[in-house]
Amino acid sequence: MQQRYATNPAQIPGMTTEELRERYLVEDVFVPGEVRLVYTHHDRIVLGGAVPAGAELALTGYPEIRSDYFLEHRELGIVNVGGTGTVTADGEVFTLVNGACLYLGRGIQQVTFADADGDAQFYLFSAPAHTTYPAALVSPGEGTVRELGDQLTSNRRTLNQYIHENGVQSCQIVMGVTQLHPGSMWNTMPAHTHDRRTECYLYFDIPEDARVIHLLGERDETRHLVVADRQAIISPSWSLHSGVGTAAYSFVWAMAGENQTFDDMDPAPVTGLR
Ligand SMILES: O=C[C@H](O)[C@@H](O)CC(=O)C(=O)O
Ligand SMILES: [Zn+2]
Repeated sequence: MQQRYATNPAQIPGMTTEELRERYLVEDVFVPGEVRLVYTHHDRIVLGGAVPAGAELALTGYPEIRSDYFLEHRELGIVNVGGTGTVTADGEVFTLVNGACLYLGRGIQQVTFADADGDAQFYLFSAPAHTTYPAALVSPGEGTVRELGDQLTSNRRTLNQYIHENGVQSCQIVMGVTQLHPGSMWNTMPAHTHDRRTECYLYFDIPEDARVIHLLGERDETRHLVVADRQAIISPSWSLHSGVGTAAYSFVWAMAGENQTFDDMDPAPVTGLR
């Protein structure tokens, strides 16, 4: 598993494009036949992908987390952004269609991934956990739905909360999927920060010839990442996170940290951005 140490906002002004990408962008989330993981020390989140590609893949322990098995001290949120697949957790089989979300709690020893038609892509987001909550599967669209934004400002979107305070219970993870409506390009704008939590986005369903310009940094010192389909970004607690696509797209957002209060955000008004 790749390790990335935590960073400080004071480092941002001196960073080149390459340095920003090395720290905050995960390019190869989905590699056929592999479980690929990145350990960010921002809130000790592990994110990555599992792509069975016709075989069965196991989620193992890793030296970086000093655990005999992956979920010994952690919990895991999974969203399938590919074709139908299965996740088996200590013998219990969960079928995830495209867009479904599965929560697996601390203590599950054996986790394996398989697919039905050879094209499942499981996005994984894990955080340290102090206790066990039951495994729970949510079908696409069956979370808490919020309709946000306006066509006039190009940010009409449907936000689906899956793992959250009023939905599937967890220790730290808050997770869901936001889909932009056709013709809408902006996610969160006005943007926000939440110094209590680190957030990661997995952008997906971006057309091959399109990109998302993702904003990061403190509100008065912003930078951007140019993001392609199925790449992830890490947004430290001090960083705003927002993006505009050259076409519509979707993203899995997931957070961990001090609290799980989705609406605990400090808005960053558009007129104050630099
Ligand atoms: O803290 C919450 C997150 O930034 C996302 O949920 C925002 C989002 O999905 C959206 O505005 O569309
Ligand atoms: Zn946020």
